[in-house]
Amino acid sequence: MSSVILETQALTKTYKRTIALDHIDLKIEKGKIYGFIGQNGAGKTTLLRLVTGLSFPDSGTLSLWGKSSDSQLQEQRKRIGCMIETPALFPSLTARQNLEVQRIQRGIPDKAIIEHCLNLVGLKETGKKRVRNFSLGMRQRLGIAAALLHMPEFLILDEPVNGLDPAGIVEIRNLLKALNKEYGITILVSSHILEELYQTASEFILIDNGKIIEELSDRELNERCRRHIAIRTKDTEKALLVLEDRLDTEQLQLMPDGTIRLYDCLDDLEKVAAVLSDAHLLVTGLTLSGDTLEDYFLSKVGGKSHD
Ligand SMILES: Nc1ncnc2c1ncn2[C@@H]1O[C@H](COP(=O)(O)OP(=O)(O)OP(=O)(O)O)[C@@H](O)[C@H]1O
Repeated sequence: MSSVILETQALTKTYKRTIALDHIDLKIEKGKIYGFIGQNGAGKTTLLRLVTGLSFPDSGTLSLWGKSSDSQLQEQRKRIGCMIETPALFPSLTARQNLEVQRIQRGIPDKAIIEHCLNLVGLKETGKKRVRNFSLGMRQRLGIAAALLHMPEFLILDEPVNGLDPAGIVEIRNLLKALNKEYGITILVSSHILEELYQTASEFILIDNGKIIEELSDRELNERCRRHIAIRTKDTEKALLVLEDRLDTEQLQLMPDGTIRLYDCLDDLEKVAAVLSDAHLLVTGLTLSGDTLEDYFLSKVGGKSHD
C-alpha cells in the first residue's frame, strides 16, 4: 500500500494579480511531521486551504490517499483534522463545553472522545475555567483538541505556535511529537520561523513567493547548518590523515565537491592552518562556515519579507 497521503502536481492558485501558489509539486508521506516554512505571504495558508477544501485551485492536481476526483477528495478529507488560522472557540464556554458544541455540530457520536481529546492536549484539569481566561497556548491546544475530535490520520495546523511564548511553543512541540509517535498521526504544520519547528518536524518544506524552494530532512538541515571549518587543498587524502592525526579528532568529513569539513577546533583556526602548513600542504581555502537556522532560511528566501 502506498504511503503517500497528499500529493500535488503543478498546483496553482491566483488571486487577481497575485500568484499565491505557482505550480506546487508536493508529496506528504504517512507517519512523518512536516514543517511548512515560509515568510508572511509566501503561500502557506493558501496551500493548506486547498488541501482541506476551504478553497479551490485554478489548475494542477491534488490527491489525498491516491484519490483525486472532487467527490473522492471530499470523502478523503474526513480523514483530516485541521486548524487553519485562529481556532473558532466560544470564549464564554469552558474547554469541555466548546468541544461538546463541536462534537454535536459535526455529528460525532462518541461522547467519551471529549475527555480523551482534553487529556491528549493536557487540558483535562481546566474545569469551569472559561476559554476567555485561557492563555494563548491553552487556546491553541484546545483548537488542536477540536481538530482531533474525529481521530484524524492527518493533522494540518496553520501557524499553531504563532505568538506563543517559549513555554507555549514547547507545549505544542511536545503535543505534536506525542500525537505523531503514540497515535501515528501524520502532521503538516506551518510557521514563518524555521527555528520554531526545528525540534518538532522531521521534514522541512520551504516555500517562498508561491514556489517550493527546498525540501529537506532534519538530518540534511543539521548538516547544512552545522558550524565547521571548510578546508580546500589539492591533496585531500593527505590532509585528512594529517588533520586526524595532529588534531587528534575524527570530526572530519570529505564533501562531494572536495572540501574537507572539520567540526572540531572551531575556535582555533590558526592551529589548523599551522598543522596543514607544517605538513607542507598547499591550502587554497580555510574558512569558518555554517549558518544559524535563521541565516540559512533567509539565504534561501532572499532575506526579504513579502508582507
Ligand atoms: N483571499 C485573498 N484575496 C487576495 N489575495 C490573497 C487572498 N488570500 C491570500 N492572498 C495573497 O496570496 C499570497 C499568499 O498568501 P497566504 O496567506 O497563503 O500566505 P502565508 O504564507 O500563509 O502568509 P501568512 O503567514 O501571512 O498568512 C499573499 O500575497 C496574499 O496577500
